[in-house]
Formats: sequence, C-alpha cells, structure tokens
Amino acid sequence: MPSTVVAELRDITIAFPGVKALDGVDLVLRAGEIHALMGENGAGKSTLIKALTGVYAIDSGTVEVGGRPRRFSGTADAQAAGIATVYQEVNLCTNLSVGENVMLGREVRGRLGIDWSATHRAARTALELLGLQIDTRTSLSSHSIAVQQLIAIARATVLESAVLVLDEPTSSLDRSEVEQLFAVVRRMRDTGVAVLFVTHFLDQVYELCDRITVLRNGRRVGEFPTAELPRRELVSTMLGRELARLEAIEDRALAVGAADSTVPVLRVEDLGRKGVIAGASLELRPGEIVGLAGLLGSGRTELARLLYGADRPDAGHAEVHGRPARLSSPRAALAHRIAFSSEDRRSEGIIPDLSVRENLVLAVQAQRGWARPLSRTQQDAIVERYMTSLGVQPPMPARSSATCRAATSRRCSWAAGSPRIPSSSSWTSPPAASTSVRRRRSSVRSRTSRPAASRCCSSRRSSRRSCASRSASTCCKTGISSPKSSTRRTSTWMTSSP
Ligand SMILES: Nc1ncnc2c1ncn2[C@@H]1O[C@H](COP(=O)(O)OP(=O)(O)OP(=O)(O)O)[C@@H](O)[C@H]1O
Repeated sequence: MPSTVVAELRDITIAFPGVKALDGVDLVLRAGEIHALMGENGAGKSTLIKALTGVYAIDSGTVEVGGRPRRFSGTADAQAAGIATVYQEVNLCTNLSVGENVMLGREVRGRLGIDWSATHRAARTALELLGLQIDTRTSLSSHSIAVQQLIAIARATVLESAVLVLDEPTSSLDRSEVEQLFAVVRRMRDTGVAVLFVTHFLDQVYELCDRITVLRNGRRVGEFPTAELPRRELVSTMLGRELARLEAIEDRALAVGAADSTVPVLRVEDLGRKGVIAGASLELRPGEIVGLAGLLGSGRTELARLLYGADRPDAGHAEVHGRPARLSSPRAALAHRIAFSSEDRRSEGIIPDLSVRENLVLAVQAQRGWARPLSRTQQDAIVERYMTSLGVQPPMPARSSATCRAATSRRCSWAAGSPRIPSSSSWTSPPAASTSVRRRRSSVRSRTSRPAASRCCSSRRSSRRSCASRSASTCCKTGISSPKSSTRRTSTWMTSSP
C-alpha cells in the first residue's frame, strides 16, 4: 500500500545572483519513510532544505504540507506546520537544561505558571520513547553533540512534527553515536514521521534510507527506491557520468593498487610521537587513495600531522620513493612534495586577512624565499592553474610582489615549512612584517574597527542602537555577526577579498 504523502515540493526554483541554485525541482516525502537527498557539492541540497524549512523564500513552485499549500515566511512558520530540522551543528539552547530544551514553548502549565516537575516528566517521557535515558535537569552543554542531536529529535516528537529533516547529522559522530542516532531515527519513522536525510556518506544511505532523490546542478535527476539503485549507479547518477567510464577509472586504480612491485610514494613504519600516537605504519602507492579509518580520538588527525611534520615524530622512520626521508617539519615534507589539507581549514589552512589570490600563491612564494619574489605573470599562472583545476573563475587582482614577499615573512612561513603550524590564536597577533603589509593591515583595521552591525546601520541612529544592543546577534542589513571577536575576521574577508 502506498504511504501517505506528508510534504510535497513541486517545480521549485530559487536563484541567487548569477546562479540558479534550484531549477524546477520536485521532492515528495511520505509518512513512515526515510528519504535520502543526494548530490555532489553545489547540487542544491542545502537550498532545497532551506526552501522546505522556511529559511529561503522560493521564486516559483509550490510547497504542500499535510495536503495544504504553504508559503513559509520563516523557520518558525515551517516549524508550526510540522517541519523539524536537526543540523550538524545543533541549534538548541546550551544554557538551558535538557528538559527545558525538549519542552521549549510546550512547557506544562499549572495554576501558578509553569509546572517544572510536570514539564521535566513530559520531557523524560519523550526521551524514553526514543530509548534515551537522560537526566532532564542536566545542562544541555554537558552532553556530547551526538546526545544533543538526539535531544533535538526528541524535541521534534514533542512538537508532533510530521517531517524531520536531518542535515548532515552524522558528520561529527563516531560509529557508536551514529548507531544510536539511527536507532532513534528508525523509531521516528516507525511512528509515521517522514524523514529527510542529507548526507555525503553512501554507506549510511544504504543502511538507513528507503528512497533516494538525486540532484545534479540544481535539477532533480530522479527518485529511486534504495533497493533498486545499486551504489555504482547512484554515483554515476550523482556525477552525471556513464557507469562504464567510472568503472574504467576504478579498474585503472585497482590495477595500480595491484602492482605491488611499484615503489610506494610514501612509506612510514612505526611512526609515532610520545603521548600522542603509538607507532603507525602505512604505504601509499602511486595513484592510490588510502583512507585512515578509526573512531574519534583514535589518532587519525595526529598521524596526518606527523606525515606532514606539523608535529615532529619521535619514533619510526619514513621513506619517500624508496629513499629515507626525515619528515621533521612542514618545510621538510613540502620538499618531498607532501601537502596537507588541515581538518580545521579556517584557522590552519588559510590566512584570512590575505586575499584569495595571496593565499593561493603563498606556498609557492614561501618556498622560493623572500629574495625571489614571484612576478605578476607567475602569480597569474599559479592562480589560473589552481582556479581552473577547481572549476572556478580567477577573480583576484594581482598584489605587488612586495606584499606577497612580506606575507611569507615569519607569520606565514609555516605554509612553506617553518617548524610548526601556529595555533589559531597566533593569527590574531601578527608579528612584525614588512612595511607594505603593515601599511595594508592598518588600512584594513581602520575600515573594520567598528563592529559590523554598527557600521552597517551608521546612517540610522535607532537601528544602530538596536543592533548594538543585540550582542552576538546578526546585523539587520548585512547578516554579519556583531560580536567584537568575530567582527574583524569577517570584515577583513570582505575588505581584502575582491
Ligand atoms: N546564499 C547563496 N548565495 C549565492 N549562491 C548560493 C547561495 N547558497 C548556495 N548558492 C549556490 O547555489 C548552488 C547550490 O548550493 P547548495 O549549497 O544548495 O548545494 P549543496 O548541494 O547543498 O552543496 P554542499 O553539499 O556543498 O552543501 C551552488 O552553486 C552554490 O554556490
């Protein structure tokens, strides 16, 4: 028997300046089903979720929930219509207790106001129905992200939501936490809720979901029962490439992997660092992608940092192309053409007060040293190569070679191999740099020293007051966060990135 349609989006179109994020997309969510939304980066998944949850107004198309046409004016509107959302970063109140969060807006009222005992009892019941034994009087912040997500789902049951949207909920969970989340989601499904699950993990789709909608370049490619869409076909549908071509790529990779006679590009044996990671060994052959798997805290990041010399190994040895190599610093690793993309890319992978262009040429300039500045033509060639490989237009005007050269002074030199990747806090207190960088920084500072909110509202006194009074809130015009700590970074991006 076909399940009841709970929510239906038809012919949804949403455009941003210069890009049609969604172009006539359909999505149907049914009661008692877990529905996966799949697609490559930029396919339009987040935009579609935001259309469903009232974050974005749609340009055209229709949204029906419970058989009634809806035009959401905001997230509260969508929530009132029965749509609950659980994000990767939990959006509950960390300063309140578990019970208060579960029951927020649905507190049990007595003759003298809120009956807290009854409220906590109701919260406990909601949690227990999902198999969760949690003391409802403990603070939400005392629980892990995984538990907080489960609490957010319990809240959805209290709100009697008909649709539960899970947006990349498992990205920061370990395996046992994922199992616990899935058990709770299955219980929700069994009570008749329609679940929309967005993830990049194919295994999880095949483990949990009944149906899959695939998006590509803002369009719906199709809707498939999971059991009828083999994994390889799902990948080719997402990528828009023929299965045969993908298989040829896979065969080539397998052939390379099978050629055991190939000398590994990188081989480490018993590589370790006292108190951080015990000896780990691995081999990486040409053309291979090797995954490091393990639970949170098992040492994956630590091993990656040792391979790049970001932390100095104190045991084991390494070989590059069969020759002994000392990976004692990023400089040494880069000399062996080993690069590192950090887990925390925002604080370790880029330098936010430099432009996109400067960030791109930085490592090359730093390797050459300050005495051999890159010419504008060389910078252009580097930028074009990177941007083309990323499929992005190179938008940045050239900086003077002096700026680039100065940028590679102490503060940035780790990118090309100073002994340590600095902690994120060290970004905020730049050491002395050459005159051109100092001059530029002071101009950036003078443009950004006021909080973003007060800057944007400077022409309207009343708005300025209201913005400034909402510490840690969002500026009414620009949408920029106003707390002082974040202002400079955000604004610097705006002023220095063309
Ligand atoms: N606020 C925005 N302003 C301008 N363009 C946007 C905005 N949000 C999304 N886009 C663009 O719309 C397209 C779809 O983006 P969307 O974030 O929905 O994709 P996605 O499938 O969720 O990708 P990911 O898996 O990386 O989150 C992309 O080209 C993106 O650059």
